Amino acid sequence: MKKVAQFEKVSLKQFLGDWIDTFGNRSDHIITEIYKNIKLPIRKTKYSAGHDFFTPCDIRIKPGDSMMIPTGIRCQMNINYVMLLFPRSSLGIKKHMAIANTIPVIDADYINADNEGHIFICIRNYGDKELEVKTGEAFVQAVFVEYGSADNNKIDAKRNGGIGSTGK
Ligand SMILES: O=c1ccn([C@H]2C[C@H](O)[C@@H](COP(=O)(O)OP(=O)(O)OP(=O)(O)O)O2)c(=O)[nH]1
Repeated sequence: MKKVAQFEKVSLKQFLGDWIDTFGNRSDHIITEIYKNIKLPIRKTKYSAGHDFFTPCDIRIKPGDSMMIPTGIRCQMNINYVMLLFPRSSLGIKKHMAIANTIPVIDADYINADNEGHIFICIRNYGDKELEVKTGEAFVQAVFVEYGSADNNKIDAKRNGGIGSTGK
């Protein structure tokens, strides 16, 4: 199978900053342990399309609420490829887990953003019971898709910020 991308961890410094921004102040020691235990996304079988992302922390979300997860992961992608994120089917079907922004689009040039291309995933509980996913459990899957353009490639702006930055 053609290799089109490479996952890696963001730096510990980036992870510490993003974790504190998301969840508030915690001890550096605890966040460093979370960082050390982060596993890179992998496919389960020879022909699986989805690379499973594992949650770095316990997820507990009340019905109707959402939780932003800093994954600690970034991805180098070949140009002309995009990463799309989907919920792990079993969690969607059995536990009513959804991704808040439906199908996140992770651009190949996001790696150049000033947050090191740190991938965040916002999980939403659309069921009527508390949603629980344990640390280290596969929760989302990434699929790489080749894409083209409809604009004669005349755009040469470069991405340098995180989510929502190009509209600023
Ligand atoms: O759930 C998401 C969605 C996006 N991103 C990152 C990767 C993506 O390349 C970048 C921008 O995402 P998108 O273009 O979908 O967001 P936007 O709101 O249109 O922001 P922008 O103005 O930065 O394009 O943010 C995430 O980490 N998680």
